Amino acid sequence: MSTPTRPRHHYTYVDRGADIYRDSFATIRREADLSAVPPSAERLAVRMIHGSGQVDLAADLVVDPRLVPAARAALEAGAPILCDATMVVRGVTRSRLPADNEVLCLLEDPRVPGLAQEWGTTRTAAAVSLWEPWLEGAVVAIGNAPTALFHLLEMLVDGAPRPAAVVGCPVGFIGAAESKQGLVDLAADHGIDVPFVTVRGRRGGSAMTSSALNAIAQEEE
Ligand SMILES: C/C1=C2N=C(/C=C3N=C(/C(C)=C4\N[C@@](C)([C@@H]5N=C1[C@](C)(CCC(=O)O)[C@H]5CC(=O)O)[C@@](C)(CC(=O)O)[C@@H]4CCC(=O)O)[C@@](C)(CC(=O)O)[C@@H]\3CCC(=O)O)C(C)(C)[C@@H]/2CCC(=O)O
Repeated sequence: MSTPTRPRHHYTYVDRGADIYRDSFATIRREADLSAVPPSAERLAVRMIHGSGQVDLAADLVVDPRLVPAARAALEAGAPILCDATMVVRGVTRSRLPADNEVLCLLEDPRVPGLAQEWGTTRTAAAVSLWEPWLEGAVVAIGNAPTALFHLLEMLVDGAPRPAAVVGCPVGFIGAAESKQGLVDLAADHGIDVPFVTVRGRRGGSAMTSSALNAIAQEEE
């Protein structure tokens, strides 16, 4: 195999990871209005903004002040993280996890295509129905599929075990805003009080959701 040669610099840019992170977080602190974010979730908000490149995200964030402490305590106790998409799984920095926690996505489970077909739903929603044995006290992370969040809410309303915390940030145009509103209204509409973070409207995504998990998993500085 040939040894690669470093190209000459034709552009001026920061190319050291630590410097990029430092400058990036300083920019967010300068430009984002975090005044409505609970203090316990400030670092979470900064990381979600970092993962999405959108400083105005803070205005659409809905964060329960208990979310970060509850999710962090669950992870320290060894809880698994249940994800709707493998993209969310891949974004989690394993070395940050306090108890070598399992990070699961059941989309590839062989039962999923059959269930989705039988129920006339998406594969992501069918995969969520397989979470039940892990759900009690788990940290849930939904970053892609609105139907996955709707399905989780329906399971909870039907009496499924309660997770410790929900990062519920599906993205898109069909069902994303509505499923997240369902999460916001879960306690008022159904008396199911689970700490959560979400983003109102269409914005969300796997990267932003992994960023939230990485903020939760990080040791306090
Ligand atoms: C309707 C779907 C949406 N997907 C979006 C955006 C992205 N999805 C990517 C990829 C690679 C995957 N999406 C699936 C989850 C797939 N996406 C859907 C579904 C058809 C239905 C979900 C829903 O509406 O609730 C869903 C398939 C399903 O039956 O559940 C995926 C499983 C499809 C597949 O490849 O098999 C796959 C996830 C694989 C994994 O990570 O495990 C994108 C990367 C596509 C792309 O841009 O090329 C992108 C990623 C966005 C992100 O940040 O996660 C939407 C926009 C979320 C959309 C739902 C809402 C809408 O308005 O349409």
